[in-house]
Amino acid sequence: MDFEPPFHENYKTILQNRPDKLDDENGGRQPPPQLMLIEHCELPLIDLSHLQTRGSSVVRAKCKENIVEAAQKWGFFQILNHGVPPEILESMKHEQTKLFRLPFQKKAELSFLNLLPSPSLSSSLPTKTYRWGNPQATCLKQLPWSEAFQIPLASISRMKESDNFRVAVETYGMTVANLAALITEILAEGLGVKGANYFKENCTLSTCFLRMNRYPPCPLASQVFGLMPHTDSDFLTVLCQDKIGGLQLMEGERWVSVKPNPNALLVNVGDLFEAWSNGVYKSVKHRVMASQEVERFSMAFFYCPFKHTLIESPLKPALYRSFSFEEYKAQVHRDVQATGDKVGLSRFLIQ
Ligand SMILES: O=C(O)CCC(=O)C(=O)O
Ligand SMILES: [Fe+2]
Repeated sequence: MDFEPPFHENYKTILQNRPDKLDDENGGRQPPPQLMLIEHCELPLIDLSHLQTRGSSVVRAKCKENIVEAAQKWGFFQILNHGVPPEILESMKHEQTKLFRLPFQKKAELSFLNLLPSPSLSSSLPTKTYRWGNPQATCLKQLPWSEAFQIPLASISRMKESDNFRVAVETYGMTVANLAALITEILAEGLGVKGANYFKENCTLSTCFLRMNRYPPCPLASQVFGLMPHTDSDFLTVLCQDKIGGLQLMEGERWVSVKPNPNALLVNVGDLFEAWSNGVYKSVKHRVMASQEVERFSMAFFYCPFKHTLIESPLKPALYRSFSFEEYKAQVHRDVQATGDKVGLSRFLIQ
């Protein structure tokens, strides 16, 4: 299994310390008691075929209303009949598995995939394509049991690996970018602002990212996260997950787990949209639990703007001061370096 990242060797000290010793009162990875309640939730399931123009306008309006309501109440929803053809999804899943099955040494090579982002489009911060674990982790709760490829779609044409991979990513990216454009347009309309063009003008395929995640089986699954609690730093995320499950989101004071639906894609509001909507749409914290027995795959498409795009809500009085996407990412980066955690939008609140 030379494809597995060397978690055991690299994080020997952390893993050898008995997990129960690492956990303090509330501690280690255990959240405070009031946050421990885990329940299954049925996220809103929205059938996008109801948006089709040949349908009745009442049905269309209701469907849009459901999207708007879900983004306000949950920040997360599932979509059916989303228009991404099954063969495109299948070929992406196939390419994703092939990619993660490459020898670890190959995946970790700096030049692998030749995916350095274009400086005019992406943030000037260094973004490594392949990530696994957390080199700064000092305890189990800081160690995500996962590996990921973060692929800036701006650089796929420069990708020197297999044509099949490039074509799959390009086709999937284009289809999902259109889907994200449609949903953001509906959400902008739901705010009653003439902002529909804002997203089309500021987000193109080449400003978006695709993150392919793999969560290997983890012997200490009950002590370790697959992915730490976080919010996404984009406008909107479209997630394709397999049938294993493990994603949880925060609803009020509790974590609820999302039951995978094999026919649905998952959509969630990111920080930029929460700011742009003046807090109407919610960028909700989520995390992934590790599994002891099975590996899990997911693919997150991040709908992002150009680095100089200004995020300023058309709704007034503004809750957040305006900022550029680049500024936001730089702040997140600084906070993560300094504290190990992202502070996020609250940094930009107008007092
Ligand atoms: O794997 C998942 O279900 C979620 C992934 C995620 O939240 C992310 O990549 O930002
Ligand atoms: Fe996420």
